[in-house]
Amino acid sequence: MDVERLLISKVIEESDLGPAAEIGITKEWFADPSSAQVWAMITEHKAKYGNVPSIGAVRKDYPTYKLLAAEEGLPYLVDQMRTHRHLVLQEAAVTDAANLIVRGQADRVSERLHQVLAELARSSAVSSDIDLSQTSEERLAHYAELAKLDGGLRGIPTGFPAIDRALQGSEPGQLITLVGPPKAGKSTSLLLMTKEANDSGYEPLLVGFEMSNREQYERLDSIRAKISHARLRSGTLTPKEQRQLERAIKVQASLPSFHMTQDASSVMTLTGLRAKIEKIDPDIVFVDGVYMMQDEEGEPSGSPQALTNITRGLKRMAQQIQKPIIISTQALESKMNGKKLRTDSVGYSSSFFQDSDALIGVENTDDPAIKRMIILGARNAATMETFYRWCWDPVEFIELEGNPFEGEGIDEDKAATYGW
Ligand SMILES: Nc1ncnc2c1ncn2[C@@H]1O[C@H](COP(=O)(O)OP(=O)(O)OP(=O)(O)O)[C@@H](O)[C@H]1O
Repeated sequence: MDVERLLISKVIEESDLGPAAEIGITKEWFADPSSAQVWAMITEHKAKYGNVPSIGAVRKDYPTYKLLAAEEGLPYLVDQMRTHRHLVLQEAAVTDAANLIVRGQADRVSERLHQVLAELARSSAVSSDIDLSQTSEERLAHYAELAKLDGGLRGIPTGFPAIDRALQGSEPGQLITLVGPPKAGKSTSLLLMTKEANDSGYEPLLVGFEMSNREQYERLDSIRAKISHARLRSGTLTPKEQRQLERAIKVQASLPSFHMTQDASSVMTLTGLRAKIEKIDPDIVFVDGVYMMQDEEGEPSGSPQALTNITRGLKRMAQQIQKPIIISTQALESKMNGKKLRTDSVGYSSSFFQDSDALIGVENTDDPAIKRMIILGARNAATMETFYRWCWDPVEFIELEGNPFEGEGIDEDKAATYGW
């Protein structure tokens, strides 16, 4: 059965592209080059004129392309096309894997196989249409579940109280972006959020492109132990701090898994990252320094187009894996208004703003110990600002009440110790 030709014939006969468009059939799905060309013509025609071209219009452009009489209905043919696509993808991946082994590159086989699994998951995605007139019970049950939260968060907490109140934690399918100029505290904020997820009973995966695993866990251990980060690094802890450190490490061991990876070369691309996530299966994913990732479509690393592809891909990935993804990236100081962040300060690409469910800025202030955090934009929350005092010796992060640079400054009694 020539599924490709049958599908094209049926789409033209019924003048209906809907079911095929819903599962995202593109010209790349067609093995036969002439069918691929006709498919491209049909989709372009639909985009331009709003309807599927007639047989006459197709014959005019492709006089030798043979259309068939398809007895089966469109949904059946679309399903067959999907199965056909899966077989093509699997065959290509197995052939590539065999070639890699022959060429002595067996270490790349699992990467290639994971790539095809990701592609299969993408083309298996079912759309989630609902008819509100038919889902009253379901929706009431959903709201009853929300009422049980009793003021608690809907999603996984970030640990930053004001941010959590505004965003209600991070939920499956969300992409949350932390942005800031160099050395503003993006990596630390992301680490604090990872720790908070872990402390709340979740298994996080922290992927870092900038810091080594050792740098990350030294920070984490000093935070958890509330000891001097500098003395921990130089091996000069006091006996009391040493005891605190040992206790903190014991606490960490009693928590759910905390996965950390700096295995940069294998997760530099979206496919590599997805493979890592599928292997570890964490509850929430954190990616530090997304602007250093490589685009799989060949755009130069760090270019606006590469970053657009990467943020689009990350948002789609969050939705497909149904887990929250929280990322950090760099803001362009040249695009900052004085010291203040704006939504277009996000380094190199506006797609961070467009694709993120929430864009959170981290910036330095005139006081080196005080950081400003701002919700620059969020799908379900208003913009707001909040201030934190960061202390590294001993490590402590405190959310401040109000704006310490206005009025009478910081009210120490009102400053709440953040998170730990
Ligand atoms: N042990 C420490 N003592 C004092 N300050 C520290 C210590 N460790 C980190 N810092 C400060 O924290 C800030 C860096 O934090 P962080 O790495 O989170 O920032 P970043 O925005 O991720 O940086 P980058 O631009 O490198 O990505 C710097 O201002 C640094 O001086």
